[in-house]
Amino acid sequence: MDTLIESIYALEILDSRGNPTVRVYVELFDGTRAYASVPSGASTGQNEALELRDGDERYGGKGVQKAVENVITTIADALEGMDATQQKEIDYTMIELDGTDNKSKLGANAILGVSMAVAKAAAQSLDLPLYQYLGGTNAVRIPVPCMNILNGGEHADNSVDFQEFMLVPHGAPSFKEGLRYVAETFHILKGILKERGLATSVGDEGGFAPDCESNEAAIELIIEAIEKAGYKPGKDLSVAVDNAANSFCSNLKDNYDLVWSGRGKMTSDDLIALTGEWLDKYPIILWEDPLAEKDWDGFAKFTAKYGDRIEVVGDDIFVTNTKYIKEGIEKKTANSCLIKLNQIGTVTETIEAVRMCREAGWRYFLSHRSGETEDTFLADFAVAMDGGHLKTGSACRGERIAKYNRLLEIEHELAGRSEYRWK
Ligand SMILES: C=C(OP(=O)(O)O)C(=O)O
Ligand SMILES: [Mg+2]
Repeated sequence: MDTLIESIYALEILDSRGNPTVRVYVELFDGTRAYASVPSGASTGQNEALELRDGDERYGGKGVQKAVENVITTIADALEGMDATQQKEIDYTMIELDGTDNKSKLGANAILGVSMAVAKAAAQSLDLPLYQYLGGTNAVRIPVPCMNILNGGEHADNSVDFQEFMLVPHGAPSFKEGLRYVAETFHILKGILKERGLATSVGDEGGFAPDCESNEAAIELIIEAIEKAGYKPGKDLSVAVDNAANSFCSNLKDNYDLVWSGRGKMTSDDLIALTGEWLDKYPIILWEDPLAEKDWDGFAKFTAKYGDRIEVVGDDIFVTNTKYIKEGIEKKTANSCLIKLNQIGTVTETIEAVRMCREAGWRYFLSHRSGETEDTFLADFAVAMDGGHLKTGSACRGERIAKYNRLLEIEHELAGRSEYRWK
């Protein structure tokens, strides 16, 4: 059969932070060649699938030669000759081959690289765009681009505690227009920062990383930029926040410490109350990881209080893993789950996580990682999953723009058949 895998190969390449990552090449017997590159997070959840790193003197221990070796030897030996269109069978063969709960034997970076490259090769061989191969003929919804505009926490060296502030152009009529709204606002914010003598340098995902007087000052700058760009906050554009609260929570579940801004220690209840103040003042539509991954009770309280007003997204707490998402659904911990392919390590398991959210009436928020490559798999995947919204960084970094540009291309290709809506 034409779609049988002839060979699998891998290389160590660099990601957007200049750290090594895995790229996998898959060749089919019909001559199709495809490759995929694996992203990498900085503010990671404890239960994420393991990214195998060499730990030797190269790249300060961050090399991925072992993961590359695992692709070229163990994984290639097992998968060569299998049918690339049988994604589930291929992914579960790798899961069994690895045999651990967190893919620590072969490395989630090795496994995911193969999983994505196989999907791309199969789509190419069948002459289908990747979004249609993975999502079917009704995959026509282009996600609302939640563009990162201001960075803090572990993604920047500034005085803002919350990791990500995103612009959400839910009032735009199309993806193309939504992207214009957020890119224009990004440039306006740059002008405002310059006027105020604040830094216009950017964080890992390309959002600005100024030293603000407080976290409130950061969101107020963004709202000012929305207005100055000629848009109505809350109507055309709203704001999404990712606290990535793990990054300011020490061992005790209640012990939050907003060190970067100097705001100091807060309990879980304090943070929940602060959110309420923000929701009354600012046009916030989505809040991700408002509390740390250990704070399941706090998360449930937060959701009970604000879940009917905003989308409450769990990232580090669920790590795209159906085991934790199921628990979250049962305990009403959130009403949405962040979806990151490399947190779980295969395309199939990521689709299973999305399906679980969908069946529970939860939303799901497709996401890049802070360490990315120019690979556009995520853009097609977001359309295939019909998720409605995605975050993939700012308007000024190539590895992020690659995804936005691919989405522009998909919308154009669908010529009038595409959909764009927040809900
Ligand atoms: C994208 C994120 O950052 P990272 O990739 O560092 O986990 C996030 O926390 O949502
Ligand atoms: Mg997050």
